Amino acid sequence: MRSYKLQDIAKHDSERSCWVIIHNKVYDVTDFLHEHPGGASVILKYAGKDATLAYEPIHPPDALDKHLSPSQHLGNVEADAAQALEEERQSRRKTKDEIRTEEAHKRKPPLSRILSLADMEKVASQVLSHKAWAYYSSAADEEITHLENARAFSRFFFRARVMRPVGECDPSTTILGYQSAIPVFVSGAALAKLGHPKGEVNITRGAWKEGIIQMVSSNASLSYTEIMAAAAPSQVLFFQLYKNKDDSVAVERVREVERLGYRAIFLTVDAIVAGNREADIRSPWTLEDQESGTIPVWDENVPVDEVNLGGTAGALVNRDDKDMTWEKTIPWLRSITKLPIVIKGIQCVEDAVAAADAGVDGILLSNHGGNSTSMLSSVARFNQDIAGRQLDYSLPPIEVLHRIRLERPDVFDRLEVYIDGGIYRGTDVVKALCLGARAVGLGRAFLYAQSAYGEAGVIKITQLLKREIVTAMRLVGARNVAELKSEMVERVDWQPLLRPKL
Ligand code: HEM
Ligand SMILES: Cc1cc2nc3c(=O)[nH]c(=O)nc-3n(C[C@H](O)[C@H](O)[C@H](O)COP(=O)(O)O)c2cc1C
Repeated sequence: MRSYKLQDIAKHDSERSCWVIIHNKVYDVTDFLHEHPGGASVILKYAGKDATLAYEPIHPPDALDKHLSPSQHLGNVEADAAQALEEERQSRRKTKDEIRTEEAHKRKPPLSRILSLADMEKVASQVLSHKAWAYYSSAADEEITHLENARAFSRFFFRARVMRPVGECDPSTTILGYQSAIPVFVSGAALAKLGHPKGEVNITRGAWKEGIIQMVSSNASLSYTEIMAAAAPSQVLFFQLYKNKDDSVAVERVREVERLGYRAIFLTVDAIVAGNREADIRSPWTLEDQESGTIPVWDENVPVDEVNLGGTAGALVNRDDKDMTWEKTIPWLRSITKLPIVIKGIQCVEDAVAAADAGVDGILLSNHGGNSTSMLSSVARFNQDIAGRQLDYSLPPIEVLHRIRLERPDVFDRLEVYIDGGIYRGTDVVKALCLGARAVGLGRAFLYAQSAYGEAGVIKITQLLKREIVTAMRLVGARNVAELKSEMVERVDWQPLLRPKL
């Protein structure tokens, strides 16, 4: 394989010929520039230069092998050049945002002081980079659904039963036949490495230690192989599928994860286009302004449409299938895999019924994390960090679950029903189970926990949830999940919405 001098690589610094260095390897990305999901301009910033630091937190290591042809892999940098690059990376001046996050990491509290998922989120908001926080916490438009997902739980009250023997209380369940220590799983969320260098693997290891199941995102920042390699031999991992518009590419992805041993496919159907998440879109500008100390002003010569309104989220879904249907896509998926299929992103009773009619194994009622508001101050909330990530004004999943219970309870006998979005407390989990959910997923909470404390953070929030779930089960009068019944929960309309109160 050829070796290159830095001066030679530096000559390829334009759209006409663009080479970049990643981990001391040299790539010709000229033809790839306009296929790059993140856009050509972000790569062009590194044309002729080392792009490792920009590439590393966002891309799984196998992205280059999967997306560039062998002829685009040119070779290595020369040995002394590799040394020089390493020194350059080490001596690089840190950005203001990097200095801020390093300081915040030094000051974060011991885990023993984290009493709730809200406490964990607060630490994450302090230690995460601006970009990561914007990407993780942002949601669509006015972020109403994001807020309502969590607040909707406050319309549901318990009708607790007393004088029942609850000395022994077992919160375990099965999900698609696999054991889970509590009725909680990790909902697949992209780009865990943005928050912590070990990324998704923190969740894999923590989930194993606490006996819960992780769903791995199609847009994970580690390769599906690396994540599976970090799993214990008998550990169960599910896979969240974004279906590529090209069926053959989608088949390859499904085959890959099946071969690797993932045990179920959660097909996401609510993110065929990216929601409008302004905090995410705005983030690079905020950082540029912060670094440069200047704020750009209007220039009449700049054309009106010269803005990338996709943000990180937009780039991640722009190759996905926008024409999926019950009639075409489900039989197609069934024909290429024997794995159980769950539809992720059901938002109304009619589609829950359609999924049951289509014969899938489960549905995840979800609007992609109209996350509960971040539990920070309400002022912060209305400034940026609440929000449903996709369709604002999509119904909160707990409301959809309640409607299925009232209007089509037969659905619960035909497939497993799960919900995610805005779950912060054991009581939220128990309410969902009373109404018929088999288990609930959490997305941001696991991203935040692993960002702040790595694997230990994942263990911590799972333990907190377990404690809260067991407490709530005992207090409503249930010894196990089978004893949680819809009669134990009442939906009220006299209660002004309480959550979030912080
Ligand atoms: C060949 C060298 C590559 C370089 C230098 C590069 C660099 C970058 C940069 C700098 C960003 C934007 C980060 C930001 O907004 O802060 C980005 C985003 C992205 N890249 Fe690449 N990339 C490369 C290859 C690839 C490949 C092979 C793929 C796989 C298809 C890929 C997929 C993506 C995606 C999905 C995003 C959007 C995520 C985001 O904006 O945060 N990139 N890339
Ligand atoms: C930062 C982030 C990334 C996400 N990435 C994906 C993804 O790649 N695929 C997917 O199906 N859902 C994704 N989701 C949605 C989650 O799977 C889940 O539905 C949502 O986070 C649940 O809401 P919660 O964050 O309030 O728990 C993402 C959510 C967040 C917050």
